[in-house]
Amino acid sequence: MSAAGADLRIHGVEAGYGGSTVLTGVDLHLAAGETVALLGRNGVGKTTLMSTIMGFVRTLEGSIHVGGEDVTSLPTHARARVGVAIVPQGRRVFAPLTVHNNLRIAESKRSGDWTLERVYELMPRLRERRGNRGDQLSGGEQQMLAIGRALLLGPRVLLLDEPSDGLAPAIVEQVMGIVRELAGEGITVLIVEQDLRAAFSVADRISVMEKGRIVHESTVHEFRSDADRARRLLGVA
Ligand SMILES: Nc1ncnc2c1ncn2[C@@H]1O[C@H](COP(=O)(O)OP(=O)(O)OP(=O)(O)O)[C@@H](O)[C@H]1O
Repeated sequence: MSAAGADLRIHGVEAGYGGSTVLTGVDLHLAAGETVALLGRNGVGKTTLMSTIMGFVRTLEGSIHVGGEDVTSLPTHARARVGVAIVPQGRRVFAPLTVHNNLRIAESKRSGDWTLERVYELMPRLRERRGNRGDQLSGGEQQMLAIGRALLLGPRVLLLDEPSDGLAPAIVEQVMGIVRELAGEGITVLIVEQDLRAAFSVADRISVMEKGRIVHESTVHEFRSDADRARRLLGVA
């Protein structure tokens, strides 16, 4: 078993780039082991929130706590030690390295009880492709590799930024199956997803962002029962 998930508590967070504030006061709480899908139109700040949780973007106001520990001012590597890992948008695997070597680099920084063997067990496809270079992988395989790398860091909170992006529906289903397994292990998961069907298939709850803040929170069931609200918030049918 990996270490249990930690709760993630974001309070009044403001952040942005240079002179422009993107997050205007984000309040978001994930209980340990919970999976929350963060939804919202393009450009509302979802990726910026992920980057702020990781410490890539500085928090100007407010606080971020992971498992009760205040990480607001910690650098990224220290947040990773507390147990936050991200599978970034675009996956960012090391293209010239094989699958195995991509994973071994992550393993050398390993802090939890995930092993390379366990990653291969969860995603046998990666074992089959272990000798392939990062740029010789399909989009789905790259996504699995990015997830594998994040797992080797031993996350208690896992951030996934649009994991379905550019993947065929059958592959999206596979990736979501992996996410469900991780949630089943007790890892806390925050997932940004444009593919609503995928989001609904993994999440316990939905949080919707608009203009840099959370404007709606509900269970998946409740969210799906009000199509008008979903259309108003997300611009989808
Ligand atoms: N590195 C950056 N430097 C300056 N501005 C940025 C940067 N990254 C994002 N922005 C701006 O911040 C705002 C929020 O972008 P962000 O990527 O967080 O939105 P998003 O909700 O994730 O959108 P999408 O669904 O399109 O990925 C946008 O106005 C964007 O142009």
